[in-house]
Amino acid sequence: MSLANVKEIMLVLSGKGGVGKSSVTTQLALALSLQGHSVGVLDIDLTGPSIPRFFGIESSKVRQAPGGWLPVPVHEARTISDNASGAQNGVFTGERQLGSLHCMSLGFLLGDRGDAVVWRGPKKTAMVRQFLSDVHWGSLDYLLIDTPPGTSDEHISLVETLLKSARPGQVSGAVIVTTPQAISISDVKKEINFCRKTGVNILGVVENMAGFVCPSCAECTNVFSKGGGEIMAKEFNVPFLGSVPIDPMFVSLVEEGRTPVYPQGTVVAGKDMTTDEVAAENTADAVRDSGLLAEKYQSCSLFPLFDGFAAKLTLKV
Ligand SMILES: Nc1ncnc2c1ncn2[C@@H]1O[C@H](COP(=O)(O)OP(=O)(O)OP(=O)(O)O)[C@@H](O)[C@H]1O
Ligand code: SF4
Repeated sequence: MSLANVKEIMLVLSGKGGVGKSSVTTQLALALSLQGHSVGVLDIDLTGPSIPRFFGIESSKVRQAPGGWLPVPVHEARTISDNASGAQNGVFTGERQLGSLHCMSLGFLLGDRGDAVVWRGPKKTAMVRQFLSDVHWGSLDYLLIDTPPGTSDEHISLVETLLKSARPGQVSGAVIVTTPQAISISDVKKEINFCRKTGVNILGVVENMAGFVCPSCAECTNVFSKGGGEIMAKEFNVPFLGSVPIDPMFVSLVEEGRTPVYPQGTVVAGKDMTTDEVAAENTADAVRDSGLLAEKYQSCSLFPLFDGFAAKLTLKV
């Protein structure tokens, strides 16, 4: 069975679309991989399979092996050297292991992206079943599953299908993504209730798009109000992983098909820098010297936040 050698499965859920669920999934996956774990990402958001775009591998093709599909590599495991700034900060010195990162998405199989939108429930459920049984993941530390937004019957049946495919305890829980607006928060409350009803553990809530950091003066403006995610997490007694502001650079990197990443070990601790300065510093030494493909992985101020969330999730703190 394709999930047999997967140690832990995490779901990424959101009560409504467009709150950044795919962004959180891909950034968490990259962070886990940069922490040395072997990671897979399964995109079962069949109405809008955007994960390949986030990894900059939209044009990749899925290869067929006997009895199933081979997930598309985002990068393979390898040893990377830490750069000078990482060493200076005492975060890492010497070499460390980058874990493999693979991805499977309906997006790779669709000739026409619009096809997925018109599918009815049973066809979607059948496709999810096939994704869960027919992808050769091999040995993975973590499989992150990007699920469709919402709490509709169809959504519930997809998640139930998934739970049935996993062995007991294999699904460690769900990361719930929200934005600070009241309407998004109320949708997430439904998602929390859904997790409770279906017995899915809640690993934590991420509040995305909480404020906008101006690239010119670094002033943070709370466009959609702030703190709702944390208040809700407290109210429901679930862990709050943290808030992520809007970074315009993140959007432009994704649009350009480049993957925003800020390698662990290159965080310039204790320095008050603007986004531009951080970007300049990263581009100048961190990304280039880290041994990652500079033209594919680009620095982004948001990455340290996701790196922190990934650490919390693996340590279960
Ligand atoms: N913190 C952020 N800063 C800047 N842009 C962001 C941030 N989070 C998400 N985005 C952008 O917002 C858009 C929507 O994000 P994303 O696709 O991750 O949402 P989603 O919840 O997965 O949407 P869907 O329901 O359509 O799958 C994308 O263009 C993404 O690049
Ligand atoms: S946040 Fe700062 S730089 Fe940006 S528009 Fe306002 S004052 Fe100008």
